[in-house]
Amino acid sequence: MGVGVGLTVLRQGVVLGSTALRRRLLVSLEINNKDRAYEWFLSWMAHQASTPAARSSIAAPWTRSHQLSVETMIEQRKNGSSSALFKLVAGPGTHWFRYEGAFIQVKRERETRSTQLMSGVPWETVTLTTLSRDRSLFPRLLSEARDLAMRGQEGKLVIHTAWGIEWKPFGQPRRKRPLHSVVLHPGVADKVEQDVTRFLERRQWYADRGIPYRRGYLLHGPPGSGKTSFIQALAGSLSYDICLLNLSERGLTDDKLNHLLSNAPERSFILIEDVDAAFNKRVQTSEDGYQSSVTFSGFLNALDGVASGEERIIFMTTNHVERLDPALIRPGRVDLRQLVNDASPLQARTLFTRFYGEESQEASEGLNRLANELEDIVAEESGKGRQISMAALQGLFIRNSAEEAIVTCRALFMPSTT
Ligand SMILES: Nc1ncnc2c1ncn2[C@@H]1O[C@H](COP(=O)(O)OP(=O)(O)OP(=O)(O)O)[C@@H](O)[C@H]1O
Repeated sequence: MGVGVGLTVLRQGVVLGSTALRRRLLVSLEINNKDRAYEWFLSWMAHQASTPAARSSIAAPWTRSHQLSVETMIEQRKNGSSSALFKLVAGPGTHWFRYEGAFIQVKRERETRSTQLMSGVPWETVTLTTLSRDRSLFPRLLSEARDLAMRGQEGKLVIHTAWGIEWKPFGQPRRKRPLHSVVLHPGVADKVEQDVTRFLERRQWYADRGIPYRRGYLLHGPPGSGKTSFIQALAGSLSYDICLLNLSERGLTDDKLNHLLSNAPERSFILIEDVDAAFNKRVQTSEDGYQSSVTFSGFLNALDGVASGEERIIFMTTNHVERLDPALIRPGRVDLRQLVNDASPLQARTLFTRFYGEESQEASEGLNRLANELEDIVAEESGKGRQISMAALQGLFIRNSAEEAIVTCRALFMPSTT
């Protein structure tokens, strides 16, 4: 009996001792999948293992682990085609790696009983554990992970969508579209761009006068005239992200909307498309008749953003400006209103020459003649009250040779709506 008691005391002593030792000697860092660092860290781990240059600073025995997860990414190539890439990341379980000479244990755990309310994604944590004396490695490691993630986004446009009350990147960052590739009526692009840049330069001016630092833009015009493309290209050229807001989304309430608009990621445009469709006679109805719980007055309040002192740039688009409630487009909510119309003769010509280019002097003369012809057709049809959208012209140019495009384009003109 004495031996039994002695062994029990010894065992307890060992457990307590090892816990105390762990506390004194080890340090842990927990990263939750609610935090942006979560994705950064897992991607960083995967990158270290797959890149020979990076492997010198890290030994990654975790790649021999039996618990791996796969993340599939769609990569867009320069020629516009895309392919699926598979990235192997550390799966749920315990893994080890060495970073700058120190051993680090990574424990990835997934909560199986509860999921995130809005997205249905399970809660997850990764816990990094290392010796106390190496605690300074954590900030370094996280900064490296963040810098790697940021490098991956350089030159790219990130689109965020709302997940419950949070914004999350939607898909992979896209290649930025050059601003000049969206061909608008002369002066239109410059006018909007200059307004945005002037606004961005006047933060202090707004602060000094106690005016909320926000600006609203409304681009209106027929479908396929380049409103969305222009906003995305402008965001890209200013290195801003886009936060795409769908007012008809189920479950969106006034409170959530207010929270979303007040907590958009830094350096981002909030884009609300087809704003006329969302509020029809001040009641919001989706196509299947579902009525969202965002009220018109809730939307106006959220736009005003009384609670927020942060920079806020909101772009709205519509095909039917005449259907919008005057309260929505009053100055302060919409500060700049711009018509983006169907193709003018000059726009059609510019898009045409962008598509077919000029290979030789001889070809360029032929092209010039065809471009003149296209300009004449657009002017002539417009005299008869018929227009062609830039999107229709783009489709025509993609499918046909320059000559065929000129011969067949007349069939695509539609009665003007503006
Ligand atoms: N002005 C333009 N210059 C170059 N391409 C254009 C232009 N307008 C439209 N396009 C092309 O047409 C397609 C549709 O354009 P986009 O979605 O920007 O139009 P939109 O005005 O936002 O349409 P909607 O009102 O239906 O949302 C895109 O692929 C874009 O490249």
